[in-house]
Amino acid sequence: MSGLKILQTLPFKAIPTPLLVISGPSGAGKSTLLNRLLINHPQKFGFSVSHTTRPPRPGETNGQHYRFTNRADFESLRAQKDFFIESAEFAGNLYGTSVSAVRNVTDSGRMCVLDIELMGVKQIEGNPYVQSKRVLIKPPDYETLRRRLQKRRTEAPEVVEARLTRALSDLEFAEGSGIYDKAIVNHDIDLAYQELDEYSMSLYQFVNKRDHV
Ligand SMILES: Nc1ncnc2c1ncn2[C@@H]1O[C@H](COP(=O)(O)OP(=O)(O)OP(=O)(O)O)[C@@H](O)[C@H]1O
Repeated sequence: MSGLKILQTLPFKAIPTPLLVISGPSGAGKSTLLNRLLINHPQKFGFSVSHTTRPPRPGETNGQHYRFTNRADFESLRAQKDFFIESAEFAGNLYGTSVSAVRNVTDSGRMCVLDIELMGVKQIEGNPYVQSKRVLIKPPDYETLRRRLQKRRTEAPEVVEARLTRALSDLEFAEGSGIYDKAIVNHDIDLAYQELDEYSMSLYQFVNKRDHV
């Protein structure tokens, strides 16, 4: 486990520990895999709660899954310098990771995990004050992705179609971008989880060993 940026001088907004960034097209299985990681290792990993202007899905709680906000409030937060470490628009909604959401996790000694879309990953990768490892979750194929999104029933059929179109272009871009450290194909959920668990634990152990030398 190497290739992390060396942060030599840490300004106020720097995040001192590496972030584990999970990304991939809608329906690839990011939330399913991440939930398992967080349930299996609650003392080691914590979830960064993003801000979003998207309306809550059934079962989503403000402050736990997202900080739900409106566009005007989001824009005024984004205008504050250093409030977000990344922010992007996806499918007509704004999403952002705040410095304080990350610090809430890292201050408790855990590694912070982000579930963000492609443009956000690019911003994090290019941010000189943030170290990260970036994992791409891929669906096995387009038809499987379509079936999973339809079966989830969290979006209207036209939204599913828009997400599928976007998924294809995102995947094509992601694969040629060179911004990911690891790709996991989510064919069988148990096997995909095993890969994510092994990768995350080796990052966690690498960082903790390094910090205690
Ligand atoms: N390996 C798998 N086999 C079968 N179904 C799966 C698998 N992985 C995930 N699913 C199902 O596919 C659907 C999409 O998964 P999930 O909600 O985790 O995707 P996501 O990447 O977080 O999507 P979004 O970005 O839209 O939130 C869910 O209903 C989930 O239960």
